[in-house]
Amino acid sequence: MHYISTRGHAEAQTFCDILLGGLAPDGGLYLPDHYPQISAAELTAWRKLSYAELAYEVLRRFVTDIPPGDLLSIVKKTYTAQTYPYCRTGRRATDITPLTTLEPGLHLLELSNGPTLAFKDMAMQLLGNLFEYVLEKRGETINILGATSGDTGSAAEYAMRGKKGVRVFMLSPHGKMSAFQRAQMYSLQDANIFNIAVVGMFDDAQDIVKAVSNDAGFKARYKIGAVNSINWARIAAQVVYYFKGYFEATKSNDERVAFAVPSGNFGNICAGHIARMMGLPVERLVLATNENDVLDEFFKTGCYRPRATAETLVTSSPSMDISKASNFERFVFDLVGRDPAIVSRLWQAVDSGGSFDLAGTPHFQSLPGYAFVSGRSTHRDRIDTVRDAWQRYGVMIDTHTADGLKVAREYLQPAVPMIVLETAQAVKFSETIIEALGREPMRPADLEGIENLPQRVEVMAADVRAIKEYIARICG
Ligand SMILES: Cc1ncc(COP(=O)(O)O)c(C=O)c1O
Ligand SMILES: N[C@@H](CCOP(=O)(O)O)C(=O)O
Repeated sequence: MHYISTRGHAEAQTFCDILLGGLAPDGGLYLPDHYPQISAAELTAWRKLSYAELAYEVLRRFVTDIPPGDLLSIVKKTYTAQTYPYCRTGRRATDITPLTTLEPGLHLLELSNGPTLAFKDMAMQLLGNLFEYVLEKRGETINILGATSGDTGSAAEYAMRGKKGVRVFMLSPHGKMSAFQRAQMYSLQDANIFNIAVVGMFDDAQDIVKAVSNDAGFKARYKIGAVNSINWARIAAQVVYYFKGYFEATKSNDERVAFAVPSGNFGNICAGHIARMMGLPVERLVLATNENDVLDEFFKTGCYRPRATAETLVTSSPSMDISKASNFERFVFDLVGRDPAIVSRLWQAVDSGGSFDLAGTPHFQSLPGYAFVSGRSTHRDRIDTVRDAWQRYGVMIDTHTADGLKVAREYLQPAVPMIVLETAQAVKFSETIIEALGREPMRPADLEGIENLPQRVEVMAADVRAIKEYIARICG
């Protein structure tokens, strides 16, 4: 399996190279040169597998440059009940991603039982182990530069803390994350973790990551790597739970399902798109945004119009306060028939602060073939949905999952199970949960008082040069 850039001006690479390389040198994102196709017989066999076994089966289609035995060990070491201990609802001891049925035909896929209580742990724990393996084999080190709106940062730091040969520089939007999210990241005192709070929004932080990565000299000199979903390994790992969710919600492979996905950077739902392209029987991919509804606008109108920082709202589902969705480029690559010249042209407009409109083009006419539908949710919807889920089902959901559930309800179809992806646990956003329910969310005992721990963070302007100088100073 080789990986090609969405912009078409980068050499094809193998998995381990793009794992360490992150963004392609031409500014594009890597994608496999083809999507592996899963046969009906394979799908039947996969139904019986544990999460780790399933992860191995999916990942070995994408990771062809790690010996199978080694890949199996890495996956088995990652997907254990011990690594994902924070299950809220009753589950079998071996479940990594339990499915809770809210009512017939409507399910919640719990993806947030890992160390940082968000779905990012599903891929990030694997990345930590993959980095360790590949770096040791090659005798190399890496300096990861990431951007977070609240959850990627802590997931990456928990996955990489104490790892030999790895430093993490994580940019977060100053003052925009919840108190719990800040505490998760900034209370880490590990010598290889560096938190930088950038004055701006997530998009500013992500722009800095891309700008640094696009400086080939700096990237090579300081061995800059990525853990955001611009790194293909993140997406590949996320494909696995679409298969798992499908098997949990259905009895036979003749059934089709829908997934509702709270979306921001388009990484999670991009993994759903890929699972579908591999042959998973997905009827619909329901994309849910909050008030930052750039993606909803695209799927309804064909116009992709990223907003500037000043137009990006701070909401009560803060991890989705994103107006420039990186992975959307991966989907558009497929939508335009994998033509890198078209993608380059479209993103030339986006990268210079503009937009593009596919309405009326054959590309937009082909959109229904990709099964996407979309909707948006507001603070009021979030409060109502959190309250309704608690009162009706006794299930406490977080504000992002609430966005997903709200929009999922708009697209329910008879005989098509709807699986809402639970992307975080409620305790990460307690202020809004208290507003909705008048009570504190449940919190794992060992995370009691995390907000009172001493914090270590550098506040900096959203300035590429200053961030580069900081990295250079630390790396020596
Ligand atoms: C809790 C939560 N929900 C949803 C999202 C959106 O996911 P994606 O950026 O993959 O679209 C994020 C951030 O990415 C998140 O942290
Ligand atoms: N919501 C994310 C934003 C970054 O997304 P990623 O999936 O590209 O890492 C966060 O919580 O940080």
